[in-house]
Amino acid sequence: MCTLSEASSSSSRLLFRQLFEKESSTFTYLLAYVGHPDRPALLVDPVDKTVERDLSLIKDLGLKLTYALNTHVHADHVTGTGLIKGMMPDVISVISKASNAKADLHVEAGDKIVFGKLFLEVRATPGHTAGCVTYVTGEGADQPHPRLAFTGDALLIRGCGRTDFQGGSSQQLYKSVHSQIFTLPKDTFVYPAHDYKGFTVSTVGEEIKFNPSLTKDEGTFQGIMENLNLSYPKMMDVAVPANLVCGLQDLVAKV
Ligand SMILES: N[C@@H](CCC(=O)N[C@@H](CSS)C(=O)NCC(=O)O)C(=O)O
Ligand SMILES: [Fe+2]
Repeated sequence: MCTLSEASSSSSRLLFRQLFEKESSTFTYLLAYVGHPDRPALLVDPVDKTVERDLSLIKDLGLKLTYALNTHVHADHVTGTGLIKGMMPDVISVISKASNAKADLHVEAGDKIVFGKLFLEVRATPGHTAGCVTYVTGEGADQPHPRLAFTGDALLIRGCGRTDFQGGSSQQLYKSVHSQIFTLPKDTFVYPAHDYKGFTVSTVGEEIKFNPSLTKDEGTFQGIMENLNLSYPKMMDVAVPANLVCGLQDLVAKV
C-alpha cells in the first residue's frame, strides 16, 4: 500500500500536509500544486485558533493560498475562513450551496476546485448536516494516486458524524457514505475532519471492512445513531451562527 509520504511525493506534484487543532480534535489539510512557480494552495477546514500557524506554514513553504474550503457548517469550533479573509481578502472561501452559509463560492455535486494541474471534485454527502460535502482529489493524468478523500464529519475513521442536529439524518448519512464514499477505489485515503481515538488516516477499503457502524445494515445503523447519547458540543451556540457566515461575524458586525 502507498504511504502518506509516497502520496506526497508522487509525480502529481502534490504537496500535502495534515494539521491538527487539539481543543476540538479537528484536522485541517493543506494541499498545493508545486509543479509551477505560482504554487497555488488550498486549506480544507481551517480552524480560527490555528490560522496563524497555518498561514505561517504556507509562507514558509512559499505557497500562494487561493481557496479556503469548509466541508460543512461545523458545530464544535469556529472556521478559520473569516480570519483568513480578514488578512488575505483575495482568498476564496468555499462551502456547499446546500449548507445555506455565507461564502465567496458555493459548490454542489460534480463541481471542481482547480489548483494548478490538480483539482478537488465535490461529492454531496449529507446526513451529519444537510450541507456536508466530501472533497476528493481528481482522477487521471497529473492527479495523485491513490486518491485522497476529505470526508468532513460524514465518515470518520472507524466512526461517522452524529446525526442528531443541524438537519442530520442517519438514513441520509448511510446512503451518502455507501453511494459517494464507499464506491471510491478501495485504496483511496480517507482524511476526516476529526479524530477522537488517535487515528490520522484510513482507506475506503479499510472502512468498508472495519467501520463498526457503517458496515451494518441500514436499520441497525439507524438504531446505533439514535442511541449515541453524546452531549452537545460545548461551542455549538457560538460556532454555528459564526460558521453560517463563514466565521465573518466580527467583520459583519463592524460594517
Ligand atoms: N465533545 C465535543 C463534541 C464531539 C462531537 O459531537 N463531535 C461531532 C463532530 S463535531 S460536529 C461528532 O459527530 N462526533 C461523533 C462521535 O461519535 O463522537 C465538543 O464538546 O466539542
Ligand atoms: Fe460537524
